[in-house]
Amino acid sequence: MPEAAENQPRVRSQSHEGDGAARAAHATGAIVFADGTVVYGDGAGATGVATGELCFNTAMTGHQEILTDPSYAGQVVCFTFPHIGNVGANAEDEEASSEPARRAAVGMVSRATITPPANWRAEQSFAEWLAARGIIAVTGVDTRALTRRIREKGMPIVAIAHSRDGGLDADRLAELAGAAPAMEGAELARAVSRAEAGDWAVDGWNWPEGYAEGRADGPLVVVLDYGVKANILRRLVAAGARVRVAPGSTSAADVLAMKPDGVVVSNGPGDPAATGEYALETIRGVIEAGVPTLGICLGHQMIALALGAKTVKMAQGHHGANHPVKNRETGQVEIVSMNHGFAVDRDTLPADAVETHVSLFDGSNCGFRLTDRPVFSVQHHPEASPGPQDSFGVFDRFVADLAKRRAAAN
Ligand SMILES: N[C@@H](CCC(=O)O)C(=O)O
Repeated sequence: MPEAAENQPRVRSQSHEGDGAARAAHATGAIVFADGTVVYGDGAGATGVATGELCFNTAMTGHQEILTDPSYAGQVVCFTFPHIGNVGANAEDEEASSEPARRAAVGMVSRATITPPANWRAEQSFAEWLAARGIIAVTGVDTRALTRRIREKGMPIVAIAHSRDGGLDADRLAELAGAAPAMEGAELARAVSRAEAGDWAVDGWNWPEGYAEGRADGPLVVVLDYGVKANILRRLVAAGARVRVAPGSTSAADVLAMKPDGVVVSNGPGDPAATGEYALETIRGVIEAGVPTLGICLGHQMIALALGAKTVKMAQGHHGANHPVKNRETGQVEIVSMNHGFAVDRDTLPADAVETHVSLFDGSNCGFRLTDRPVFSVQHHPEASPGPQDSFGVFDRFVADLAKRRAAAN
């Protein structure tokens, strides 16, 4: 095939090649765009219809962690890795850290039919787990074509549907996709934040024991929860912190009343610019009080906004477990976990901010620190889950600095 033709984005379900109309009538799964594009496949997981922003994720493993990451609320994840399900699902690989945070990804798309588990940690097949979790899946899809379309045209809002009897109404699904809200302007963090503050004591996962309890005497870190991933909390505990998680709506006065040694502004779904003044006021109050503050992903974006900077919507976003990020201060490159569709506009950062990290994929901002206050933040996910653990040091450095400050103050 000539090179030019090969490079054209083609959206078509490979499993239904050649007999379009007949297969369309019997297909049990579909992904439908507002412009009427229909990708038929085989329904799996939960039945029904959901709408959301379609993104692609390049991780080869950790699919349960991805789909339970609350930052994926309102999104449908197309996995570029073809085979899903070998590891199955288990209760430990859960990234929602509270009941509301279980409203994470609404849909999943894969190339191959979901395979039965072949892993000693599996407690359930991935297909059963998807159904129990209410996640609609469509398999047998040409995920490369979908990914190419996202790369060319950005992340679309789609309807994803699974009906065991077929009979999917593509026109109605296209209407639903057209009527669904855009991700830009979407305020999604409130719905996945816990309602009550609470302590978190679970340490990191270690083979072969699994999770342990943390120590009780470290510096106190208050985490502002906009849908915080469990492994952020576990890595803070593993770094030696006592962790208290507070709803994202907590006021600065209430955070300061907890007498934190440090504050973490969490990851979370939706558009940071729409997340709300309530959050920015709290973040500003904490920073102005001089409390050391670390931001992660949405938290990074929210800290930037609180300091007067701007965020922008990215065309295709970063979603994967293999992204190179360069630390501009040390020259070191870390391979990191990524999940974001918005980015901080570096040109709008305040004068006292130094850009510390950049993406080596597209040069976008991946971190900054303030020169006159103990504030630093990163766009990537140093907690991994899934992904390489190159950036665990972010937690170790943060908590060690808090311990040093506490010792100096006493
Ligand atoms: N929702 C934000 C942040 C994601 C996160 O915190 O993981 C984005 O897509 O850019």
